[in-house]
This record gives sequence, structure tokens and C-alpha cells, in this order.
Amino acid sequence: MPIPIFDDQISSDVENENDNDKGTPLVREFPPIEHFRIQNVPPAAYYIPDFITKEEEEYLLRKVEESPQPKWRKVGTGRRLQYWGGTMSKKGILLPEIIPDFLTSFPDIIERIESLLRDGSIKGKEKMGLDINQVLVNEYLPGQGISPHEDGPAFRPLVATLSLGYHTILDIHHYLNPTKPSPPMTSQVESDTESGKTIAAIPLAHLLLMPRSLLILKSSLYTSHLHSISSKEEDTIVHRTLSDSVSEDRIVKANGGVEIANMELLGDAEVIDSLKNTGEWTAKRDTRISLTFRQAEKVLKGGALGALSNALKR
Ligand SMILES: O=C(O)CCC(=O)C(=O)O
Ligand SMILES: [Fe+2]
Repeated sequence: MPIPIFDDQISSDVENENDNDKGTPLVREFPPIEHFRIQNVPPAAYYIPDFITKEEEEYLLRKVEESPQPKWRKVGTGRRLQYWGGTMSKKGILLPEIIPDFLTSFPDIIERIESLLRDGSIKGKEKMGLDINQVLVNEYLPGQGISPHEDGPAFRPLVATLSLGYHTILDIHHYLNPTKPSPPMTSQVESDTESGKTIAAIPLAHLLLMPRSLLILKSSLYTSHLHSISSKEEDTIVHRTLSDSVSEDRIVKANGGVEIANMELLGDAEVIDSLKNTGEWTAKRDTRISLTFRQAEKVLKGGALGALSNALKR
């Protein structure tokens, strides 16, 4: 059911955000996080379809677009990004800033992510809690991507990415370990990273990220793997076993198509039907905005207070 609170009048009236006349936000119940675990990838990744509603998606897209121009930065390849919650010093310390209300209270995306993780913590086991203090916004136009990288040790190895606007495919890569035999799929060498480690030529897994979904990467998938998005204008996915009526020949012809690891969790009727009927699904990319929620481990002391007093002075 749509949340009846995101009309123009309300969203432009930022000062009154805590007033009751906005209606009561819908409390969404999610099954325990284990339900969303992606199988057959290193531990651990979780894919939650429809984590937000269409109305929330439109509202967030508008807020990102309306951000003051200086908030946008451009990286070498032309991709634009924004940081909310502060930027990192050269020494990997967060110089904190206040995170805007459209991510904290209206809608309460941060609390929703934190509570999903909190509720998923298994007693006596590794803590799943996250205290989100930075949100990275990436904008991808068709044909733009991000090359294989690690997000690095400055953050807790538990990050959540919300996709808005259009789909993309995130590739997971692993390093070739010279002391261990490579899996059969890693016979070619792609590139050497700054650390001198070599990345396997073929991604370990492909994850289809649909708009409004949340992807959580954790533990070794964060700390010892890389991720990337290829610079494409169109994606094709294939599935070999979903429908017996589609011949192997036909599927092989779906040029450049990839099999995705989060197929079982997609929950998208259009994609599943297409895979069942034709063995493939192809879609053009359009502008995708991603919001990556994470926790910098080190935060400049007194920084948040400073940021608050600055905000009050404005
Ligand atoms: O857009 C995404 O889904 C991933 C973004 C990312 O990996 C990054 O900015 O470090
Ligand atoms: Fe990343």
C-alpha cells in the first residue's frame, strides 16, 4: 500500500517535518534478514526487493536532484556523486556533518536499514548492527559504471546500497591467490591492482539490482572481494534451467548475457516471466541513483556537535 505522505505540499515544507498532519508512516515488517541471503556467493550478501515504495523512491530521487549544485562532485569517468554525513580525511577519519531529514526521518530509511540488521543479529554470533554515519550517492547515466574496487578499511565491513530509478548489474570479483590453485573460471588474468594483487578476469558473480531494492554486502565479501559495474547501455541476463521449453542453443545466442546469483530473490514478475518464456531478459539502462549507507569507523570527535552548531547558525 502506498504511503500517503509524499505530496508536494508536505515535501516542500521541511520545517514542519515532525507535525502530525503528515499522516503516520507505514511500518513495514520484513522477514529476518537470513531470508534474503544470496546463495553461492562468499559470505555474505543479502538482496531485499522493494525495500522502499515507489512513492518513497520518487521522493528520494527528487531530493537528490534538488541538492545544491556544490554538493555534486565529478569523478574522472564523468560519474557524479554526493556525500551526505561528511567526507573522509586523508587519514580515513570522518569529518561529520548532519545527515539530512530525507534520509533519517522522512522517510526513515536509515532506521529501517539499521532495524533490519539489528533484528537479524543472531545471539552469541557476529553482531550485525550498523550505526550509519555516511551516505554516498552515485549517479550513473547509461554507459557509465564503476571499475572493480574495494570500499576499504575505513568503513565497517557491512554496507547497504539502495537502488533508485533504473536497474543495474553489480559484478563481484575475487583476487587470484598465487599460493592457492585458481578455480577453473579464473584462467585468464585481468589486471594488477595497486596492492600488487591480481584480479580474476571473470567475475565471481553477477547481481541484478532492481530499482527500490536494497543490497547488503558483509564480511569477506566486503573485506577481500571487489565489486564493479560495467559501463554498458543495456544488460541481458539468461537462465538455463528456469524453462525446459527454451533450448540451450537459444540461450547461448543471447549474446553477452550473464546468469545472476540473486535470481531466487528478485521477486520481479516481468523479469521472471521473460526468463521463463524466452530464457533471457534484456533491458536498456537509464539514469540510476544509488545510495550507499555505511559506518566510518573513526569519526572526528566534537565534529558532529560542530556541524550541528554550524547548521543552527545558518
Ligand atoms: O552504485 C553502486 O551500487 C555501487 C557504488 C560503489 O560501489 C561505490 O561507490 O563504492
Ligand atoms: Fe564500492
